[in-house]
Amino acid sequence: MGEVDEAFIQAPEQRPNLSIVDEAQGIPVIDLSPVHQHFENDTVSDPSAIEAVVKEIGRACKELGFFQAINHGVPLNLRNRVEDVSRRFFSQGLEEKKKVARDQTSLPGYYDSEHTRNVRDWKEGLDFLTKEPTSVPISADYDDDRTVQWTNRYPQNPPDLRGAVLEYIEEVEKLAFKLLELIALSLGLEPRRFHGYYLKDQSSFIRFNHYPACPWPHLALGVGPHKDPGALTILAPDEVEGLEVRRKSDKQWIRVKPTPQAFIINIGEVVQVWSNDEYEGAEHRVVVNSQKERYSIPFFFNPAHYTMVEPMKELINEQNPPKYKPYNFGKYLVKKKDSNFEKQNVENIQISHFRLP
Ligand SMILES: O=C(O)CCC(=O)C(=O)O
Ligand SMILES: [Fe+2]
Repeated sequence: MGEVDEAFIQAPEQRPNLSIVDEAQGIPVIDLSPVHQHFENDTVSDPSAIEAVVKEIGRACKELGFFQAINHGVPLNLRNRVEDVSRRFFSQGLEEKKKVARDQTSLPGYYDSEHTRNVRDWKEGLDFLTKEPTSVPISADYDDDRTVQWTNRYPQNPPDLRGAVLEYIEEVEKLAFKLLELIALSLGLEPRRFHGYYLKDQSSFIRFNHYPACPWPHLALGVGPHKDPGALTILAPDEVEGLEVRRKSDKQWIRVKPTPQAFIINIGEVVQVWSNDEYEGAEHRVVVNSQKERYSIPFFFNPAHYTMVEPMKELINEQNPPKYKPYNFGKYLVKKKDSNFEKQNVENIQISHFRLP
């Protein structure tokens, strides 16, 4: 086993307490079947018919920023297929996986050294853009308005990976657009209020995560505490526990117990800003396990890179002035990506940096 590599060691206050696991409250499970029944021409046909679901979503977004979705419409056999290709990809030797290694300038591809808030994560990953190519700013510098196109790196092995990923993206994206409507409705907005930030371009991506069993689960984390930068995340976890959410009311870390076949949905920083803090992107992390490896597949639903993210006009007034200044989503994403690659001596970019005094 050897000595633990210090790049993985979390500061004492960030280390997980593995002896106290709080699953008590759990994460709400929301049944989306009424939504599919009242959906026509790519929109909710009768918002009043799904009022109860919208309320449940609103409550979950407000209280925790997390919920689980059942009857979500994504075929189970498709999910099983992507989970299977992900496992087969990671089971290969490092040399094979590194054939699709990502480079420092772009996001897609394989990597085994990501950092969250300057500590190395105990995991390896493989990322795919959902739109190809995806335009993004060449640099996080606001004075540089050049863009660059990122393209995917599909591995040759397993040979059925690409087909499964493409089909999965198509189905999960349909769910993502529905969730975007439900979130808009829950805030009292027009159902398609956020669609314009996605319809022409997006910077969404899906990620295969593999957390190998870790001999030092009390010192390291699979992913350190963070909020997801996009609007929302649709996560397919496997049956091994590990994801923890920090509950707002008492700041305790709550272990998510995955419901079979459900997706775990969380809102990200973009919805936090759009809602002017009515909803807050929940902080979460992944705890590792000395016995079992774990796999997960998040889909990050991110707006077009040129989106200026700011509180919705309908939600602000004199009593509730904007809490954030507008920021460019692509610049934010690029800055986050740069800091995730290597340890830096400054605090990583956070949404709080755009908060108005
Ligand atoms: O693996 C998980 O459960 C969550 C991973 C995660 O939070 C992320 O990749 O952003
Ligand atoms: Fe995350």
